[in-house]
Amino acid sequence: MDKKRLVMVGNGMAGVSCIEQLLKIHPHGYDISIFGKEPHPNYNRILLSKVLAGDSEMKDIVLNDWEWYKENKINLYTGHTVTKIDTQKRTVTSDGGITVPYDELILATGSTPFMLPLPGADKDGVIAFRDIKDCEAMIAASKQYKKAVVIGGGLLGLEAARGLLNLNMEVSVVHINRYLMNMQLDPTASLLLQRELELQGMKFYLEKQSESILGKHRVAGLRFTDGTSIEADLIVMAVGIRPNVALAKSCGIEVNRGIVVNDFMETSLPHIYSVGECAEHNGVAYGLVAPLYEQGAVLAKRLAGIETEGYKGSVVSTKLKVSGVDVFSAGRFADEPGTRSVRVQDDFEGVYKKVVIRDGKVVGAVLFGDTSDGSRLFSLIRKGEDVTGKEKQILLGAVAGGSATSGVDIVAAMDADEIVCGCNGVSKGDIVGAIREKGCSSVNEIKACTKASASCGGCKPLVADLLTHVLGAEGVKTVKEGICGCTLHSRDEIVEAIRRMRLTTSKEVMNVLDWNNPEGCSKCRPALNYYLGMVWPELHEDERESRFVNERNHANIQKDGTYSVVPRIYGGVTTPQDLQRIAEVALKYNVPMVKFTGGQRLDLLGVAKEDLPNVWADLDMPSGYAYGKALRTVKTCVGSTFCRFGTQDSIQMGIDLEKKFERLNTPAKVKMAVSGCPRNCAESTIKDLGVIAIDGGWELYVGGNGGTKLRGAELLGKVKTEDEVLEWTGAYLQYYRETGNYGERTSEWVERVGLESIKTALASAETRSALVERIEHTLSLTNDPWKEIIESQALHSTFKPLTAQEV
Ligand SMILES: Cc1cc2nc3c(=O)[nH]c(=O)nc-3n(C[C@H](O)[C@H](O)[C@H](O)COP(=O)(O)OP(=O)(O)OC[C@H]3O[C@@H](n4cnc5c(N)ncnc54)[C@H](O)[C@@H]3O)c2cc1C
Ligand SMILES: NC(=O)c1ccc[n+]([C@@H]2O[C@H](COP(=O)([O-])OP(=O)(O)OC[C@H]3O[C@@H](n4cnc5c(N)ncnc54)[C@H](O)[C@@H]3O)[C@@H](O)[C@H]2O)c1
Ligand code: SF4
Ligand code: FES
Repeated sequence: MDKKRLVMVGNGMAGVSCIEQLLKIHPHGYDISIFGKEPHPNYNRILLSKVLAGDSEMKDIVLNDWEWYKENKINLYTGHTVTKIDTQKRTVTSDGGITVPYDELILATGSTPFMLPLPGADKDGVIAFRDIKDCEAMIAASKQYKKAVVIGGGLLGLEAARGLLNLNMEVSVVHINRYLMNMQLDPTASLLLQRELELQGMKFYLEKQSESILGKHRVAGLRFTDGTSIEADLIVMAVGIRPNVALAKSCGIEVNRGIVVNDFMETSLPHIYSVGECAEHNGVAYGLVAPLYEQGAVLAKRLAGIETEGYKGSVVSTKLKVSGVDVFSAGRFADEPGTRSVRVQDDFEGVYKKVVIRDGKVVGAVLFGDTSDGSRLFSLIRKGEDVTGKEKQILLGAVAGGSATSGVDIVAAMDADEIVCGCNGVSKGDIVGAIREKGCSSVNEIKACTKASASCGGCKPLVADLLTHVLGAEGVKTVKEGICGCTLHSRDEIVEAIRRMRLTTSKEVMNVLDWNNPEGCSKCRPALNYYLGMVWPELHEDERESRFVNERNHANIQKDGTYSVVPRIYGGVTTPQDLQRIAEVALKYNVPMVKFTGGQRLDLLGVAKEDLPNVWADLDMPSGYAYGKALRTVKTCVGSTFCRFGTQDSIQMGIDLEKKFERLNTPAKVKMAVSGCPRNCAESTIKDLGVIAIDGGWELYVGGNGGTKLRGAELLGKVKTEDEVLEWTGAYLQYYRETGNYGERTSEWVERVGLESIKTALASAETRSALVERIEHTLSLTNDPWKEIIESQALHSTFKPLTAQEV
């Protein structure tokens, strides 16, 4: 019997994935013909962003090469646009004059980018970002022109903007909304993203409606409806997509926004199906590949005559593919009536996490700065598991009660045909097969074997969990990862190179170590600044612009754009004179709130940025470093001075420690406490360094943390005298400074390197004295930053009022 004829219009990711699956489950069922408008075999459209950014090459993004079509006996007509479907005769005809009969027909025509119908939109230099041709046009333009404007601050617009920056263009992004990625992020995450991208060099024009494109033949600028305009040599429109429905409509198939399909991807006409961005299921036309692959899998089964439950719609997750920025969004992330959310925000680490709960179930999530929980949260959203009573733990990562919420539990519970890598349609079964049958034992090997994790990278944690699940932790090969996406060099290699080659600026490090992003990113720039300062306290000049906003401004920015001011109050002991001055300043500058902090200091909240230098001058007290990766506070109890249980003078010990180690840059913030007896009223056992007085001496505890990851400090040792407390503290801090990763709290560091190794390192008096010498040298070079700014006209003038965008 003759084989049935299957014809597909559209040679893109969704359609070809459906054919691949069909060939797997029903290899000899059909004679297959595919028409594709583009002159290429099927390629990974997702990776165009990486090609533009210079992280991939065109040759690397082909998904099915010409050979694949031949091997599978597929008649491929590239460069042919199907212009007609005759549903009576069951034929399709292309603009190249080819007519092919079909028994079954798949429409996988995808989408077209929406081009704003602005006057001047037909000028040279106005393009979209959708295919290889657009990508090539941008690369060519960057060789001749300087100023690029991207209209649209969504996923595509920002990925285009990052690529154009990498091509050394000056890039402005024009967005109609107040918030970038408003379809994927809440305002908080959006503002964090904006700040980060500004640091990378993008300029933003928000809440701007474009009116017309200026220029003669080639674009010269963009005018807005508010009368302002900006210059442009290239305009990229990234304002959304429209499903390609014209062909379907022309032959009487029901279309709405997309081609209307039922759960089996059948259109309103018999023997005609649709998958991909052109299809509309239950009122939704998807614009991400994961749901399109799910649709393809259902249609493949349908065409193979295999029973299927049908397609039920998808919850989607997205990850922005911009190096140095981690952004994840999934499900219904906006606060709505009936939802409640759990949020964690850490301005110092630049991390924000939000989980939205409705009726006891996780329905949406937004992550910024740390997206490692993305897969776990996405799985919870998809499974609709009841999390009542565990809402907070979900965000903090550890759910008690044996629920399947650790990464390894999640992958263990997945079915073999569940998709792990949405971008590349790779299932758990495919990955387990690659591990068991092809011997893959690292994420990179799995990437090479299956393409899982090769596109947006969002599935990397799940792939890693699968490896651990199948091979056990010992069986997994650890693969070298750099400190950020800009480099493959580890922290230790970088520090070693800084020492060996006497590198003293971040630019030099990036040059010498061949950074793939010459400007660096928000992860590596502050880290390099720290490592350089730690190795060369004298030679390295602090790179203020590399520091986070709070460190640059020496105050903590608050959610309304004002700042908080915390003066140094050594050991938490103040005087009536200091209190009087603080009160006077609070009155003079209308400070809306004065509050005691958890570390026994006074916080003046709500100070305008432009008032900061004057407030510091009037206070005439040193900076309390409440904003920095430095010694924050030494909390003390009253100790033997007043307390009847006190065995030592904890107050004086605290003051001495604070006076000695203030202003020292450390990998992450450092908090200390001194208690006058083991009753431990100053909570010394949840501090980075805790001191507890005992009869005839002191105990030193290290690695404690009372924040999001609660950790009890561990005993480093016992000493007899106050001088020894200072000596051991100095040696411990310097050892942490020299071996800690930038951003790593001592609680994480102690866990990573092990308490025993720290004890061993500090055991020798000789090593301790060398460490103390180095820390003393560094301390001798520190100055009070508030004083510096008060005294420097140039620095003073940087404290201008915030712009609307900064707020
Ligand atoms: C730069 C970029 C980055 C992206 N990044 C991501 C990402 O990180 N994650 C994610 O999930 N998604 C991403 N996407 C979206 C993703 O690429 C699309 O969802 C996916 O490619 C859609 O697949 P499709 O097969 O439905 O459509 P398409 O890939 O558009 O394929 C349809 C094909 O049909 C052809 N065609 C149309 N009409 C005809 C006709 N009449 N005759 C012949 N051929 C025709 C088209 O030319 C096209 O080649 C990105 C998109 C872009 C542009
Ligand atoms: N990492 C990823 O997952 C990724 C990357 C690129 C593209 N994509 C997909 O490709 C498709 C296209 O992406 P997109 O970003 O163009 O679409 P989009 O619809 O997601 O975003 C378009 C953005 O443009 C803005 N906009 C609309 N009109 C505007 C105007 N006149 N001026 C300025 N801004 C305007 C909108 O507010 C919106 O935020 C989407 O389906 C997207 O999901 C995904
Ligand atoms: S820790 Fe001991 S000395 Fe200090 S206040 Fe408490 S009981 Fe008194
Ligand atoms: S989900 Fe994007 S690469 Fe796997």
